[in-house]
Amino acid sequence: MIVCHDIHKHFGGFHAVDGVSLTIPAGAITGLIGPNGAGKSTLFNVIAGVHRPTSGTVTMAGEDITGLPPHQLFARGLLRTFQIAHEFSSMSVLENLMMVPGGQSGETLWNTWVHRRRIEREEEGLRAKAQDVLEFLGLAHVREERAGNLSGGQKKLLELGRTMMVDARIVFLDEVGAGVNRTLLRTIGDAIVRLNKERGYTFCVIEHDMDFIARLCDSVIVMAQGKVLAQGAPADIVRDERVIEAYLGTGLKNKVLGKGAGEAMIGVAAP
Ligand SMILES: Nc1ncnc2c1ncn2[C@@H]1O[C@H](COP(=O)(O)OP(=O)(O)OP(=O)(O)O)[C@@H](O)[C@H]1O
Repeated sequence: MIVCHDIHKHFGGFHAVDGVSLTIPAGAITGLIGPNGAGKSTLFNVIAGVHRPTSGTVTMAGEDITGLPPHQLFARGLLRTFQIAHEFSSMSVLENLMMVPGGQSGETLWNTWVHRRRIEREEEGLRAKAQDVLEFLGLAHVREERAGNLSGGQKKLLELGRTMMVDARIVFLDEVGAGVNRTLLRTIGDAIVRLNKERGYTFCVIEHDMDFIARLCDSVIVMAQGKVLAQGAPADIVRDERVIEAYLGTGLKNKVLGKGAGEAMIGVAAP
């Protein structure tokens, strides 16, 4: 479980995150939505150690992790993926996965001379694990492809695969659906649900596609202007007046919005 208590993140005089307190329950899939500029990615960055908060605390399973750098959070099983996938484009898909765990004996020059067997065994283990991950994600057929040649959706799947290589426990996904076609988005959604149900992953997902959020998430947190506006079940959130207002602005809402049209408007209004 991740608990944020009164998080502020200021850039100069600008309050990108402005007093956010929230809980991301262990073992659940939580959605984080909100209009552009609401502070969602900044909050992710604070939790995942990319930014140190101006004030406030973050705890993970009761332990204070505020301001810990990403590699220390990574070692605790907390990972964040980015809106733009960060693959090593000239390496193969398989190699991209095999290099994730790090700290392998073969990375030390001395070991490459004196511990050849150990290095070979480690590589075999990693290769087998990477093959499993590729099967799980339906990417086995592009195993030898250069990662840079994958489609946007396949790159997002590869990012999920990276989290599986280190048996992550809590994964923060930033806009998994951006630039991904609907078929692959469904595949990504299915993989997230399976990782959650079968392997106990906790997810927090930023996504603008409300269908995707509603299908996946146990609960949804809505941010606007750096604050938490609402939290609840997806079905309630899309009907919440404050949420609709945040997406549309009060004037426009009154003009165009009939009751019950909230779901459609949230989905359409967000890019
Ligand atoms: N490094 C930074 N320096 C200055 N301002 C920043 C920085 N990072 C974010 N901001 C500002 O903070 C605000 C919140 O940005 P953030 O990216 O967190 O929003 P978001 O909810 O993720 O939006 P989107 O859905 O468009 O990605 C924006 O106005 C943004 O311009």
